[in-house]
Amino acid sequence: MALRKPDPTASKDDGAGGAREAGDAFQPGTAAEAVRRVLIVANPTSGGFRAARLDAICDRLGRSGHSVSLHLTRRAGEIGEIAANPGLTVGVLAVAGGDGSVNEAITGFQSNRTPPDLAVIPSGTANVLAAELGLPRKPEAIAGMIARRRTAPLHYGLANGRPFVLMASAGVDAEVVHAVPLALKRRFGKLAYAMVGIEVALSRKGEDLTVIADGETIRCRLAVATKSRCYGGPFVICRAASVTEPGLHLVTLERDTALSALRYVVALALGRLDRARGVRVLKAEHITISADRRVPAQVDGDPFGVTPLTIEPAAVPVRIIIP
Ligand SMILES: Nc1ncnc2c1ncn2[C@@H]1O[C@H](COP(=O)(O)OP(=O)(O)OP(=O)(O)O)[C@@H](O)[C@H]1O
Repeated sequence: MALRKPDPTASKDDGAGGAREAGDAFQPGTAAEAVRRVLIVANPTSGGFRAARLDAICDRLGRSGHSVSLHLTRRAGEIGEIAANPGLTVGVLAVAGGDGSVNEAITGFQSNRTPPDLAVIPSGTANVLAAELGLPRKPEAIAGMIARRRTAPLHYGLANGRPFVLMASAGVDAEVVHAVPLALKRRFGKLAYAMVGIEVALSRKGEDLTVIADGETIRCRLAVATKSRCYGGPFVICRAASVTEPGLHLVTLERDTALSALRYVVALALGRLDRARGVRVLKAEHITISADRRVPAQVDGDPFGVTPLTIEPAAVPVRIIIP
C-alpha cells in the first residue's frame, strides 16, 4: 500500500512538485491494478478538516486490498490540476474537502478524457453535496462506501462554461458570497454568512434581473439555477431537483428587501421556500441571467464574477460513488 500519512505540516512546500507527489496515482500498471488504486486529495484548509479521519480511511482501504495515496493540497487549484492530468491512473479520485474542492475536481475532469470515479470525503463549511447524496461521515463508513464502488451519474451544470455541481446564482446571495472574507469563514463557518448577510441585506440597493428560461422571460431580484435539492446546508430549495438526474431547475425571488429576505430565510429554514409569496420554481434547460448593471454571481458557494450568465446542463455526467 502506498500510503502517505496525513501530515498537518504538508501544506508547507517540501520540494516535491504538485500532483507527482501522489506517488502510485501516476504510475503505469495493468488496468486491474489501476482499478484498485485510490488517490485521496485533501484540502487541509477546508472547514472541519481532520487528518486523523483520513488516516483511518487510508488504513481501512489498505486493509481491503486497495493501494491508497494521500495528497494534501498546498494551494487552491491543485485538485483541478490533478483531476485534469491524463497520466492519472487510479480507479477512484477521492476529494476530502467541501463543495469548492469538489467543484475543482469536476472542472479538472472536463479536460480528462478518461476520468476515474469520484468519491467525496466530506468536510467543508456547508457541504451541500454531502447532504444531497446522504454521504456518511464516519471513516469506517466512508472507506466501506469507496470499497463497494456503487456509482451514480453526477449531472452537473455549466455557467458561462464553468462547471457547478450544486447551483449558480446572481443577486443578494452571491453578493454575500463575494463579501464574506475567507478569514471570517474559516473562523465562524456558516455563521460568517449570516453575519455578512445581515450587513449586506441592510445596506444594499440591489438590481432587477432579467431571466430567460427556455424562452420565458421572468423579472426578479434573485435567480438561482440549481442542480441540488438543498441550499446552504440541509435546507430544501427545490424538492424536484437532484444532482443525479439530468436537467436544471430555476428558483426566482421577486423581492430582496431586508424584510423579504428575512421572510425567505425563514421559509427556507422551514422547508417551505417553494410555497412562499413571490417565489417561482420551474424546470428549465437553458437559462440566461442579465441586468442593466453588473450583478455579482456565485457558483457552488464561491464567487464567480458578475452577470450576464448563460447556464445549461453539461452533456456528460461524472461517475460519483454513493452510499
Ligand atoms: N491548500 C489550499 N490552500 C488554500 N485553498 C485551497 C487549498 N486547497 C484547496 N483550496 C481551495 O479552497 C476552496 C474552498 O475549499 P472547500 O470547498 O474544500 O472548503 P470550504 O470552503 O470550507 O467548504 P464549502 O465549499 O463546502 O463551503 C476550494 O475552492 C479550493 O480551491
